[in-house]
Amino acid sequence: MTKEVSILPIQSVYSINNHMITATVLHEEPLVMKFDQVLNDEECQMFIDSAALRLTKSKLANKEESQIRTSSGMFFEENESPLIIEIENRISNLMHVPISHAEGLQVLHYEPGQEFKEHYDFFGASSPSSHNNRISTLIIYLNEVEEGGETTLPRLGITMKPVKGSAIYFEYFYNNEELNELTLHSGKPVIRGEKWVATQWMRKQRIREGY
Ligand SMILES: O=C(O)CCC(=O)C(=O)O
Ligand SMILES: [Fe+2]
Repeated sequence: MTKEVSILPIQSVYSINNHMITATVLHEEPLVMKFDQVLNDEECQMFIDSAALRLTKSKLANKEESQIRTSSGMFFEENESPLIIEIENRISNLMHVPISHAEGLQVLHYEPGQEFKEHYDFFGASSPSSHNNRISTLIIYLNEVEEGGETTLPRLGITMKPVKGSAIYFEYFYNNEELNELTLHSGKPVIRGEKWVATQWMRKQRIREGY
């Protein structure tokens, strides 16, 4: 099989505006990477604090829980604050996709027993969103989970334990659909403690105006 081109050039360190992010390749095709120190402690806390207020509301408004995802979540507005802008820029540089292709950052909160069952992040061919489909994902861990809450890619044998400020990255914009389907993944149930993540999904084409 011929080698396909990945979106991300593989490096062991990415330097973004003097912010150094170290990287480990977990799998090459499809490309799966672990990044360390994507966010510092203060940035993680900012995400948790500002998301927490809004999660409470969305929980009340949406009592019906999804079968696949039992955590609660919220999206930040694009360009919502100077700190969100700085972090969105860092993420866009790291993922090598222009910020105009970035969805709003999503924060998820899991309590014990809550999980995100196996799924793909890209949309199926019958979904209206598939004409401008997602191409890559960055999941940033915002806290340490006492037990459980690992992200797994079962078809690649990858299990990632949440470490505050670190992230898992994978991409699924390959011509060979079989490679894309290897990115099936899940967030395992939290057993003890709680779990906070921020997820960035990138699209193939622009979805933001004004850039
Ligand atoms: O929480 C996790 O580990 C997985 C999150 C996830 O799959 C997503 O946000 O798309
Ligand atoms: Fe996902």
